[in-house]
Amino acid sequence: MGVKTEKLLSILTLQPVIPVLAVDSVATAIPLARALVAGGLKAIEITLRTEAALDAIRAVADEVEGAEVGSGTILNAAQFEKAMRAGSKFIVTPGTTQELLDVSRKAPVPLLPGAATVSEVMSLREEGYSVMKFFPAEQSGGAAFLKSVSSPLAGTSFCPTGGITPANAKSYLSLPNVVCVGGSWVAPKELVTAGDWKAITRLAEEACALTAS
Ligand SMILES: O=C(O)C(=O)C[C@H](O)[C@H](O)COP(=O)(O)O
Repeated sequence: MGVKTEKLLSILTLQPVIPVLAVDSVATAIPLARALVAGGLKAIEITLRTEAALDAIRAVADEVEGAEVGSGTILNAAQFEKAMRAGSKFIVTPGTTQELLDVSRKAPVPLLPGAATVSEVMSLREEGYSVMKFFPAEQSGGAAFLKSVSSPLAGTSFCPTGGITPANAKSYLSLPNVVCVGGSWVAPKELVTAGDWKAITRLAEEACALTAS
C-alpha cells in the first residue's frame, strides 16, 4: 500500500502539537482524550509504554468523538500490527528498522518514522518517505539542526519530538520544514492524576494557539 504520505499529512496538519501520552488506564485515557479534543487537539498519540496502552487506544478510537488516535513508541512489527488492530489511525516510531518499513508498506495505516541524523533521513527518503519524526529533537540538535538540513534535504518535513515545551515550540513551528511538533507537556502527570480535565483543555487550547505566530 506504499507510503501513504497524504493520509499522514491529513492527520499531522490538524493541529500544531501532537500530544504524546503514556496512559495508565482506560478510565483516565477517555476523559484525557476528551479534554484534549475539547481544547482542539484531535490527533493524539498514545505510546505503547504502558500495559494499558492498547486497550486505551481501542477505547479512545471507539468512544471519543473527534479524536484521531495513533500509537507511539512502536518498536517492531508485532507492536505495529497490535496497534493497528486496536484502531490506530497512524503509527509513530522513535527510529526506523527494516522490519518496521516492511510491515508499514503492507498496512493501510500511515507511518511517521523516526530519524535523528542526515543519513537516517536519506535512507527514509530512498524508501519514499518525505515526512518523518525528528527524535529526540532537542538532544539531536533541535531547531538549528532542522534549519541546517532544510536546503540539502529539501522536500522533507518533520514532526520534531523530545524536549519540546511551550517556550521552544515556536522556534520549531516557524520553520518551513516542520509540519507540527510532538510533546507530552499538554498532559502533565499531576493534572492527569488529579483528573483536572479543565486544566488540560486549557493547555490544549494554548498549544493550538502556538500556530498563530
Ligand atoms: O516514546 C516515544 O516514541 C517518544 O516520542 C518519546 C517521548 O515520550 C516523546 O519524545 C515526548 O517527549 P517529551 O515531550 O520530551 O516528554
